[in-house]
Amino acid sequence: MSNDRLLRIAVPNKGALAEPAAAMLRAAGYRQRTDAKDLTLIDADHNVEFYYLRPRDIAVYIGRGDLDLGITGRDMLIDSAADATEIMQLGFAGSRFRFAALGGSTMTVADVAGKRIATSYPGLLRAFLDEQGISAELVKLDGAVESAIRLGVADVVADVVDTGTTLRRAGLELFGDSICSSEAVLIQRNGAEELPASADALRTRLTSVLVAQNYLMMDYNVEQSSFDATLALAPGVEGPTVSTLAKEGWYAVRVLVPRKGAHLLMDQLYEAGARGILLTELTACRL
Ligand SMILES: Nc1ncnc2c1ncn2[C@@H]1O[C@H](COP(=O)(O)OP(=O)(O)OP(=O)(O)O)[C@@H](O)[C@H]1O
Ligand SMILES: O=P(O)(O)OC[C@H]1O[C@H](OP(=O)(O)OP(=O)(O)O)[C@H](O)[C@@H]1O
Ligand SMILES: [Mg+2]
Repeated sequence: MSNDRLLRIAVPNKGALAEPAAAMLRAAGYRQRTDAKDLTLIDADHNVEFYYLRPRDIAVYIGRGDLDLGITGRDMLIDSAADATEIMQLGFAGSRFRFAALGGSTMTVADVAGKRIATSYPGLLRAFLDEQGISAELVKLDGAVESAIRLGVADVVADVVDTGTTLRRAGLELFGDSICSSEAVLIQRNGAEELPASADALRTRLTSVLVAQNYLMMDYNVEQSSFDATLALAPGVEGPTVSTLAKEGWYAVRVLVPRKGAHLLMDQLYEAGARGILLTELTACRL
C-alpha cells in the first residue's frame, strides 16, 4: 500500500475520553469535528482521516486492521483482547480498575472466589482472576455497576475508579490492590505493516503537546554574582538562553522548567537572587 495514503485514526466519540482526545488533537494542530453528529472528518493538510467511534469499539477496529491508529483507554484495550498494542501514553483519562464491596465487609481478593462479580470489563477481570487462579461468576453490566450490589445482582463489583465519589455514594469500599492502572493510549495493530508517513508526524505532534503540558517557560533577571546559583537550580533542557540586561551587571535568563514544582522553584530562585520571575504556559513545543 502507498506510504502517502490517508492515515485512518479512530477517536472516541463519547464518554470520558472523547473531549480530552479531541482537545489534544486540536492542540497538536489537527482539525477536529465541530458537529458531534459527524462520523468522520478529513484533515487534508495532514493527510489523515478521523473516525469517531465508541471508545469500547476502537481496539476492535484497530486489532482487525480496519483502521491504522486509535485512541482508547488501556483498560478497554486489555478488556477487548484485540490484536493491538499501545504505542504511546497520552496522559489523560487516568483511572484504576478496582474491586469494591459493601462498606465494612473487610473482603480480600482471595474472598471473591465463588462470588458474583458485576463489571463492565469482563475480559480484563477474567484475565486477572485466571492469573490469580480464582474462579468466580462474572455479571456483565453496561454501566452504573456500583448499584449492582444494592440491587442484589452481585456480591462484589470491579469497576473504573477515578475520584472514588461514585463508589462512596453507593456505600461501597475498595479492597485489594489495583487490578489495572489506566490512561488514554494511542494504539496500533500488532505487527502492522508500515504506516503512512503521517503516522510519525502524528506521534511527534502528540509528544510535543505532552511536553508543552509538562513544562513551563520561566524568565527571570539576575545579577552576575548570583547567576551561577540560579543556573544550578534551573539548568533547563539544553541550557538556558542568557542575554544581558540594559542594567549593568545583570542578565536576563529564559529557561524551560518542569510544571511540577515550578512554584517551589520560583521561591528558591528568588531566594538565590533572581528577580522579575515570570512563568508562561507553552502551547506546543518541539524539543
Ligand atoms: N471518571 C473517570 N475519570 C477518568 N477516566 C475515566 C473515568 N471514567 C472512565 N474513565 C476512563 O475512560 C475510558 C472509558 O470511559 P467511558 O466513560 O467512555 O466508558 P464507558 O462509559 O464504559 O463507554 P461506553 O458508554 O461505550 O460503554 C476508560 O479508559 C476509563 O478508564
Ligand atoms: O471514581 P469516580 O470519579 O466517581 O469515577 C468513576 C465512575 O466513572 C465511570 O462511570 P461513567 O460516568 O462512565 O458511567 P457508566 O458507569 O455508566 O459508564 C466509572 O464507571 C465509575 O462509575
Ligand atoms: Mg463510562
